[in-house]
Amino acid sequence: MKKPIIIGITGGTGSGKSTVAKEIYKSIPAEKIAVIEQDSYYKDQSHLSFEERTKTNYDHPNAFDTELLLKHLKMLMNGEAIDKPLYDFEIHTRKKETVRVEPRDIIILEGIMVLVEPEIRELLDIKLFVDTDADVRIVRRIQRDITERGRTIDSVIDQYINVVRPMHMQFIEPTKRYADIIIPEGGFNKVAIDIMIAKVRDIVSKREVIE
Ligand SMILES: Nc1ncnc2c1ncn2[C@@H]1O[C@H](COP(=O)(O)OP(=O)(O)O)[C@@H](O)[C@H]1O
Ligand SMILES: Nc1ccn([C@@H]2O[C@H](COP(=O)(O)O)[C@@H](O)[C@H]2O)c(=O)n1
Repeated sequence: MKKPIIIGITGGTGSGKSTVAKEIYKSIPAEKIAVIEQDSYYKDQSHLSFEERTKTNYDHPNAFDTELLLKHLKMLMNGEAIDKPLYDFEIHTRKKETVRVEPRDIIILEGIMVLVEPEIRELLDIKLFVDTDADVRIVRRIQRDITERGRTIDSVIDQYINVVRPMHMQFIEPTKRYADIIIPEGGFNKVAIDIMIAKVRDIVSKREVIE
């Protein structure tokens, strides 16, 4: 098998990263593409109490098990399947189950810090930064964290002001400079997504001719 093309999609929380990833995924036959969420590689915290886990800074590079993510990316590049961890945002730690991901021609790696670590960045063939204004992102985050991640409005606002925002300015915003393409307004930017889909389809069809 040829080395897969790895597409990194980053941007702030609520920018539309997973929506962009989903749109690209849906447009390519499932046996050709896989999505890896960096969120799945938040460190396991099952040894800590729930109270202690709520104090973790989840917007710092150290919150991620980058070693395991790198190992898994390299396995996929070598044509080996991985058992991707699953993360539970309600209890701030990994689930017991994992999910098997087979090697594919196209791997999408999506997450807030995929351009932060040089070792990960170097593995990416195409780097996208989804650029959405902070006011829009916080509104989306409030809605999502309350409905899907078991949070209260006060906890989301407190975490955003004290941790998410300053960490975004320190770690995420500066990685825009590494992006090949900056997509304004995230998930429903049809023109940008169609251009990406055309590019990915082109890569897939050229591989089919070569194989
Ligand atoms: N361009 C957009 N316009 C309106 N809503 C959007 C847009 N892009 C994404 N969303 C919505 O915003 C929320 C967060 O998007 P998501 O892709 O999960 O962000 P991220 O993965 O960057 O945190 C989702 O409910 C999604 O449907
Ligand atoms: N236990 C956790 C783990 C992470 N977060 C927040 O998730 C954000 C990243 O995910 P997106 O889907 O929004 O990109 C990040 O900003 C962390 O603050 C959390 O709240 N709890």
